[in-house]
Amino acid sequence: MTEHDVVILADPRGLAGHVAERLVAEIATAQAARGTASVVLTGGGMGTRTLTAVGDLDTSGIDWSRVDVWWGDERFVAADDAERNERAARAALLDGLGLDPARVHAIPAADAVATAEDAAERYAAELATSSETTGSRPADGTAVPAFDVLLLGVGPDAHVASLFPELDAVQEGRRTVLAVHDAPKPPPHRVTLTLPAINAARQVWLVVAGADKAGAVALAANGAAAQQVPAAGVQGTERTVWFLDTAAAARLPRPRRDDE
Ligand SMILES: O=C(O)[C@H](O)[C@@H](O)[C@H](O)[C@H](O)COP(=O)(O)O
Repeated sequence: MTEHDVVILADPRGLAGHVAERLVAEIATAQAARGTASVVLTGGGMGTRTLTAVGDLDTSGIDWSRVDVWWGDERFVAADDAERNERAARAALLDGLGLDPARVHAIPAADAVATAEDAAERYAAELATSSETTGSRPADGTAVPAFDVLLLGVGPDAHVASLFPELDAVQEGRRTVLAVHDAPKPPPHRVTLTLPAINAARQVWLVVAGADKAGAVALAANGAAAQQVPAAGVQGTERTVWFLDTAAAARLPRPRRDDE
């Protein structure tokens, strides 16, 4: 972790509620500044829980038809497969929001394209087109929009999106989206944003709960290399925030609870 904020809540429920409130506020701020907002979603327990918590809030200050929704990674399975991150996000929140379907940018499913490589190529093209049409390309020229908020979960092995320790994808420095075929966590076939694409976001938020993540969080805080600890390699161009529950923060040097 380089320059970063750490926010610690008591438990997963409080964590999801807090991140949801901040997300709603950031979307409103982005829309006030630029007319639109873009959010990158993550799968996993905390990602889905956060979306459910957004659904419990008053979001009348947001024009949902002017929010672009992307995904940081996707399992390469059929569109209606219960493993699919898009499906979980739709059920938790998206289907009830009145989003513009043209602004919901799902990663192509296994019944829409032949291979995960095809899905990655198509998604990269969609990201590039969006960055051009919206004029929101990040300063380093990476061919993705400068996302307002990019959410990530972290695995016990410190993976983020589908960037797993010691696999080639975490080293990618040029392409924005890759197919992954050897994910150690099932399902093995996936499509993921790369570190350059993730790090184009204005804000990167890592949302992490549970004692099984405490080691990964501590390694990232101690400045481990991204190759071994992918979570250590992510950062927003404006802000990086680690949202933790007390269990995930247990091995940080000076734990502090923000709701005390
Ligand atoms: O694609 C996957 O297999 C999961 O989405 C995974 O990447 C998840 O985001 C993290 O393991 C954190 O998960 P939790 O939030 O459930 O701890």
